[in-house]
Amino acid sequence: MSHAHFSFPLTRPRRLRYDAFTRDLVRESQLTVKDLIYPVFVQEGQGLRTPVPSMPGVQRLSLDQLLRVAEECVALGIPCLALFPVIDASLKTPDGEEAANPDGLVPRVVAALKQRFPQLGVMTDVALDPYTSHGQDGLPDERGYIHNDATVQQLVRQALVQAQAGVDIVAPSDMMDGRIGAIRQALETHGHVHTRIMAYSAKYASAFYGPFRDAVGSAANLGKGDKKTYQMDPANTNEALREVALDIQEGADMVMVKPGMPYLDVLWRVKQAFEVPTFAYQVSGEYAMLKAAAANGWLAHDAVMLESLLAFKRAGADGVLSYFALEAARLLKAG
Ligand SMILES: NCc1[nH]cc(CCC(=O)O)c1CC(=O)O
Ligand SMILES: [Mg+2]
Repeated sequence: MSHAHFSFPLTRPRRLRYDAFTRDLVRESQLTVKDLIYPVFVQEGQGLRTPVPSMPGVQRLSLDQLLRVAEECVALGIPCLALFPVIDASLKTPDGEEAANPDGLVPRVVAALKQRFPQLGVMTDVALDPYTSHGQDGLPDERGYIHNDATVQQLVRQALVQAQAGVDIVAPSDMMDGRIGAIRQALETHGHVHTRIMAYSAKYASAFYGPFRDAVGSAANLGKGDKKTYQMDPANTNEALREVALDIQEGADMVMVKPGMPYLDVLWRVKQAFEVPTFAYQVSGEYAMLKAAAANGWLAHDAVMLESLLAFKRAGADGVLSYFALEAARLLKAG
């Protein structure tokens, strides 16, 4: 019997996986240091690096320590930091007034970072939850319902204070309606025409934020409360497109989907539909679960870290906020 009678495959996709150089040549997505935004927790004090137990490797840093981390970020080529404050319990109030204090922790840290490392991007969270005694991202009425428009007014004041301190990007993470438009208008009116807005446009009411709430100390204040009347229902994606459309229309420069890995379908649809700069947030719970599995020897740490970050690029992200940013950048640099 001659070989000609067998029908071998004419197309062999495995040829392009035959050796490393061919795989390099045909690779469709690439993760680089320039895709990474590093979220950091900052606290008052000096010489402090307080570990966050549910986020191994993550610490609440005082400014002097943060400056050292920032220096390494610059050296590695990480383009941007995202600041999250740990606010002293004595400063927390029902209306989160400390959020608009021009001499507060965040404006001081922003000013110090921009003075020392002007080339390093700094992004701030526009949200009241680290500042409120109830741990919600807004102002509750008598029934505990978060008042939209009154909250937006507070967020506008907070964003202006951050812009005044010299922040590059303000990132409203509250999910109030109309806040992007209100913040954009206020920034323009006050001459902050270069301040970029990265909108947490499709932010879900997710259980993956647990470790973050431990880190900023809002978990205890929030108690049994949830954020389902403003953050999105995890069941919805058409709604995510409507949210993103509104934020773009209101003046967002960049949009975000959050959490990350469980919402890659949303990320993909948003990027396909709008083709604007789109970011994903690999949140604290995603970080915690990979760290925990790696600590148990159940997953290979570096491999799953890079694979999870690459997945965001494949799904259309222009960049990723990730607590792995520093470790990933070190690996990518080592090459
Ligand atoms: N508005 C606050 C905020 N900004 C970022 C996160 C979560 C980030 C993470 O889990 O890593 C949260 C928590 C929340 O909405 O309750
Ligand atoms: Mg919205």
